[in-house]
Amino acid sequence: MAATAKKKVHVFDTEEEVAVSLAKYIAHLSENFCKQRGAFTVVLSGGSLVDTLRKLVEPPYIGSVDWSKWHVFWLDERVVPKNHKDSNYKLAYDGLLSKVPILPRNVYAINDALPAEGAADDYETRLKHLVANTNVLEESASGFPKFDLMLLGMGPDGHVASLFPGHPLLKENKRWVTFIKDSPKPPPERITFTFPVINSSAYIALVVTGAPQARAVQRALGKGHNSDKLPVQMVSPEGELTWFLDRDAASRRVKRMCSWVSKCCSRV
Ligand SMILES: O=C1O[C@H](COP(=O)(O)O)[C@@H](O)[C@H](O)[C@H]1O
Repeated sequence: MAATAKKKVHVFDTEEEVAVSLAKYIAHLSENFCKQRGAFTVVLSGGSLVDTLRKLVEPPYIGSVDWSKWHVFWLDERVVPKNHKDSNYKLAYDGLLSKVPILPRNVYAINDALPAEGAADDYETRLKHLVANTNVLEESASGFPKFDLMLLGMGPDGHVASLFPGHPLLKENKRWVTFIKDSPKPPPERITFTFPVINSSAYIALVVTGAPQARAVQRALGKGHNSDKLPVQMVSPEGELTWFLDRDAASRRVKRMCSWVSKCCSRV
């Protein structure tokens, strides 16, 4: 597994402040990558993340971001039609893609006509084609695709993408995209990027808001060592990892710090 080059943790008072800061962060990376190499590859999660992207479709970003250079991918997708309420594509389309001028040919949705295994194979083949035949997607030193930015959410159980605690898929180290038919969170059939792909990214933003996530955040950012790592603890990119937390998600972490500070102060 790749060593983390850099890790930053930002804690904001509210989810609204997370949304504001996240938009600024994404717009800044977009500008740099578009200038440097004429393209920006962005990988979206589903879930609450998409709503937290809402500031991107407002001024100034809606007008200043070079959307024509964006290439959009999915970290994971549910095996349902694209117009189904559980579809991560639909979520992103409604919240982001329908509101900005990203070119339809630069939106790489999963083929919803295929069953789970076929959809994973198909997505992997399309990524391999992009790496081999275009300048859109780069290759990391380890031979996996290197996306410019992955936007990760995290479930209360510490899952990221469709990689769930204790599941054998956590150990997958050859495939780029794989499938799951027994997801503990419905719907059960999904396809997902694997950890080697996630960890080949240039930048990862881990966006976590809300109190139900606090325990997993505490475990991921605390000093304790557990032999069985949560999926979120396996996020360790070659590039830079930035956590965006609101006060609720960071609450257990902050409480521990506060009780440590008050113990120290009472000794003085
Ligand atoms: O099922 C999924 O869950 C995670 C976390 O979602 P959240 O609503 O708790 O933020 C999400 O990142 C993933 O893409 C999705 O398929």
